[in-house]
Amino acid sequence: MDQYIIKGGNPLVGEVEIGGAKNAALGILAAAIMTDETVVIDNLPDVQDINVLLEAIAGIGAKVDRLDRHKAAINGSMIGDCSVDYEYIKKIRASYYLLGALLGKYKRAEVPLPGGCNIGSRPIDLHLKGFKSLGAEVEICHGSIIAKAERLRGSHIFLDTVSVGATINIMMAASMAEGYTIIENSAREPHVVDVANFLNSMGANIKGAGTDVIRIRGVEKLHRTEYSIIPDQIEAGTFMFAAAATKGDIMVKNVIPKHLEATTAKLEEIGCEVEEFDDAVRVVASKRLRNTHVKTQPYPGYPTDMQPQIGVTLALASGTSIVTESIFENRFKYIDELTRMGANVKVEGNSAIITGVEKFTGARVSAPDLRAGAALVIAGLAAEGITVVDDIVYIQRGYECFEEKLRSLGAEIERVSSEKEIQKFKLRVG
Ligand SMILES: CC(=O)N[C@H]1[C@@H](OP(=O)(O)OP(=O)(O)OC[C@H]2O[C@@H](n3ccc(=O)[nH]c3=O)[C@H](O)[C@@H]2O)O[C@H](CO)[C@@H](O)[C@@H]1O
Ligand SMILES: C=C(OP(=O)(O)O)C(=O)O
Repeated sequence: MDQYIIKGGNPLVGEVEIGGAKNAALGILAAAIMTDETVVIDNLPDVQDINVLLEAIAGIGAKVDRLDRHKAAINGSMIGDCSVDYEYIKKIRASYYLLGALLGKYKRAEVPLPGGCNIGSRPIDLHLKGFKSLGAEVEICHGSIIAKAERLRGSHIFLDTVSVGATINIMMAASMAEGYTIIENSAREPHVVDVANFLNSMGANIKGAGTDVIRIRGVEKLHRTEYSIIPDQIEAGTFMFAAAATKGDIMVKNVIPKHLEATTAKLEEIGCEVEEFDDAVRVVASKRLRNTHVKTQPYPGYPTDMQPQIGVTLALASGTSIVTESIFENRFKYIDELTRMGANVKVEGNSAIITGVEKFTGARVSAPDLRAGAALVIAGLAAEGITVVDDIVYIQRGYECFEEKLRSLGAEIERVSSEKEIQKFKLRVG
């Protein structure tokens, strides 16, 4: 398995281009099969999760043409089989979007229970509750969810917990149900809005996406469209914290600053300067970072997918900070690794109590999941000496050209796959 080897200590300085949002793209690709006409999707990130979902879509008979690295044409007219192979599904979480898409279009879907990052127990009861409320029969059989309906009928659905996945999945199925659906307590994340906008561009009738009540008038058919995915707010936020932790100065380009407000607010609280432009933000780090407290929340609150990145940065700030994780119970696995780099952190329940240290020292650490992995890379970039991050396969799920982008900002980082290459890097950097 590949590793990153990093010689830390360089402030990251320069410009970086952000790609399309993985978590929007996953919903949009699944929704693309809901018409028999050809859909063209642009600004797709070239990351593992997207490539796996494209394979899964091709696996059920859809025609997938990669027009270029970030653009694909999908035609769902030849789908013959509504059952998705476990081989693809075990690798990604968002495979569950094929349930809503297939159920909406064909009134039948069979999808194995999803994989994805092990960041908590991750039930999908709310997705299934929504499908049932639309009139589907849902059962779990031999590890797969089987949902079927003679007809889907619009319904009034209340989500007990704010869930991105359940909101998107129900929205897709309800788009092709008969009549009117209301989803209450829906998630408001930018990627929910992007999937709704995409469906509307295919002829769906969805109103209220971005608020906590989404209203959907079902339509019989969806049609062709061309659509470009929004920028990835989590990739952008990761580079913003990389600037802060390495005491750098990064212009993060191709972003929607509004989507980054929670991240920007926290960076300003800890003493960084954040300058907003139309489609860019510049983060100039403070030489002395201050402590703060943060609690993860659904959008527009501080995102759970940005929790490890702020955790690592606060471990280098003065004073004591408290980071509370309120969405997933298992998102502090990076703390043990960070402690090995010299951080002073104690986890109590769903909070990490972080006492800032002057510096980290490089160590061999392992990425426990996607965002924690990216955060450990940031820690390595800020540390004195050499850090090796193992299990970077998680990072590749969601960051395109991560090491290339970091190198263009002055980082000394390489992707290696053997102890020999690690030794070579160490000899080279001295
Ligand atoms: C592919 C994708 O977009 N993944 C994102 C999505 O995951 P995902 O859609 O899986 O996360 P949810 O928003 O559904 O989860 C939010 C909370 O609701 C709970 N829950 C969820 C569904 C359900 O049926 N029952 C239930 O209890 C979860 O355990 C969690 O505590 O949103 C998360 C929260 O922003 C992000 O961390 C993930 O990166
Ligand atoms: C946790 C994430 O993804 P997933 O829900 O696909 O595991 C993420 O993008 O940070």
